[in-house]
Amino acid sequence: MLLIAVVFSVVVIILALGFLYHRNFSYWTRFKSVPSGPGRIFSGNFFDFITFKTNFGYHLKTIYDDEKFTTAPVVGVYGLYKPCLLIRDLDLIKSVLIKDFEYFRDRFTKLDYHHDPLGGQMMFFGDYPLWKEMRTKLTPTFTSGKLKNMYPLIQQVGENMSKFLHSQPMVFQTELRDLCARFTTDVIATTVFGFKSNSLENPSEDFHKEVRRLTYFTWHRAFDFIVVMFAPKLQRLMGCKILYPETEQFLRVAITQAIAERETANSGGEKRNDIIDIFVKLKQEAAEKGEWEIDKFMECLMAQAGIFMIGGFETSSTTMSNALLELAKQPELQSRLRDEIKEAFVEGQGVISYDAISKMNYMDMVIYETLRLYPVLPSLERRYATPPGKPAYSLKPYCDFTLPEGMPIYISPYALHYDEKFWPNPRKFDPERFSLEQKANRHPMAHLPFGNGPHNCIGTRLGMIQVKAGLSYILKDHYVRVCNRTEIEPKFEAKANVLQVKGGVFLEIVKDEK
Ligand code: HEM
Repeated sequence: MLLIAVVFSVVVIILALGFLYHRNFSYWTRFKSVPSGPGRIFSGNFFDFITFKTNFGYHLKTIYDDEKFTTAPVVGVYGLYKPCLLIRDLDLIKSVLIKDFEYFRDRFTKLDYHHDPLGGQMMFFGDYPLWKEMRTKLTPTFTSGKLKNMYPLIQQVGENMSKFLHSQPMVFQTELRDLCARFTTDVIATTVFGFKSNSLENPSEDFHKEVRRLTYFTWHRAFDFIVVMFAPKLQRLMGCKILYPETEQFLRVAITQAIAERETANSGGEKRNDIIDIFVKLKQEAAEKGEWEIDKFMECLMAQAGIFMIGGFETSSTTMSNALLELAKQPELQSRLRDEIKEAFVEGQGVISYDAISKMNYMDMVIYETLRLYPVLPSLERRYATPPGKPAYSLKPYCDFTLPEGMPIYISPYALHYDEKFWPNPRKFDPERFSLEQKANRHPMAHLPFGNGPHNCIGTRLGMIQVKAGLSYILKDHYVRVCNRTEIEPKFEAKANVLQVKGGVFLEIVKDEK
C-alpha cells in the first residue's frame, strides 16, 4: 500500500512539474506576433551564461544576432524560468528608455533592502520613489560646474601617473587594465571618499585592496548575481548579497569618518569640492527639513558612495585600457590623439585645464568609438509596471502584444553597437564614426554606452573626464605599442559582470624623447 502511495505521489509530482514546465516554456508560442526560441528547463535561454561559458551581455547579443530575428522589433526570451522581452527596434528602445519612462521606472534586478540595506538603497538597484529622491538630490553633484571644481583633484592623480611613468624604464611591458585601475581607484578615492590614495606607487593600499575586492570572482558571488538578476524575489530566501561584508563595513566606516571630519573642517570654512562636501550639505538639509531620520539618511549616503565606487572605477579603467589597446594597434590614430593632447598641455603651460580637456574633440571621438566596440555594461534592463490609472502598455504597431505586469525588458547595447545596419564594418576601430556629420545621420539609440533616459549613467561626465585625464597623462610623454603578449583580437571574460578583455591588456609603454 505504502509503495503504491509513493509511486502515485512521484507520478503526480512529475506530471505537475511537466505541466508547469510546458505552460511556462510555451508562453511565447501563444503570441504569434512575438518571435521566440524554445526555453530550456532551469536556464531558459541562458544556459551558457549560467554555466559561465559566456557572459550575459554576449549571450543576449547572440539572441539579437540570430538570423531568425533580424527584422523583428522584439524577441521573446526566457530568463531562467521567466518570460522576458528583448527589444531590438531603436524607436521602441527610445520609448522604453525615455518617452514612456513612467511604465519602465525600475530595473528588474533588485536587492532587498531588509536583507541588504546598502545594496538595496543604491541608486542602481533601488526602486521608485527612493531612486527618484536620491537621483534628484545627487544629480547636481555631476554638473559641469561641480566637476570643474573637482577637477584639480583628478589633475593631481594625473600628475602622479606622469611621475610614475617617468620613474619606469624607457621601454617596459605592462598590463594596462591594472595600471588604469590604479589610476581610477585614486580618482574615486579623492573625488568620492575625500582622501588621497596613491595606488600607483603603492598597490597594496587598503582602499585599492577594497576596490579590487569588488572585481573578485567567487562561485558564491556569481550565484548571488544570477539570483538578483533573474529571480530577485528569492534573494532573501537564498541569503544573497551584492557587497562583501568587508566592503559594507568599509563603506560604513569610511563615509561616517569622512563626513564627521569634513563637518569639523567646514565649520572652519575649509572646502575640498568633492562628493563628501555634497554629502555634508545633503545631511544638513535632511536634518533641517526633518524628512529623514539622520542615521537612515547616512546609510543611504553610504549606499550611494558604494555605487559610485562600483560604477566609477572599473567602467572607466576598462575603457582607458581598451582605448590604449586600439590606439596601439593603429599608431597613426594614436599620433593624432597625442598631437591634440600635447597641444592642450602647451596651451595650459604644462598642465591640462578643465576647459582644455572638455574641448578635446578627437579624444571624445576615440572614447566613444572605444565604448562602441567595448560597451562596458553590455546590457540594459528595466521592469514593466502599469502606472496607476493608465491602460496596460501595448506594443502596437510593432506587434500585437500587451505587456504583463512585472515583465523584464532587455536591451543589448553590445549587439546594437555591432549591428551592420548602423555601423558598416563594425569590427573596425574608427573614431571618424563620431564626427559631427556621421553622428547627425545616426539614430541616437544605436550607441548606448551610458544607457539613456532618466535612469542613464549619472556619472557620465565624471567617467568621461577621468578617462580623458588618464589617457592624456599617459600619452603626454609616452606612447603605447603592441608587444609579443598583446592579444590583438581579444576575447571577453565569461565570468565578469562588465565586458572585459580576457587575460588583460598587455602593451609596451615607450618614453617619447621627441
Ligand atoms: C566610462 C565610464 C562609465 C560607463 C561606461 C558607465 C555606464 C553605465 C551604464 C550603461 C549605466 C546604466 C544606464 C541605464 O540603465 O540606462 C550606468 C548607470 C550608473 N552609473 Fe555609470 N558608467 C560609467 C561611469 C560612472 C561613474 C564615474 C559613476 C559615479 C561615480 C557611475 C555611476 C552610475 C550610477 C549611480 C548608475 C545608476 C544610475 C541610475 O540608475 O539612475 N558611472 N552606468
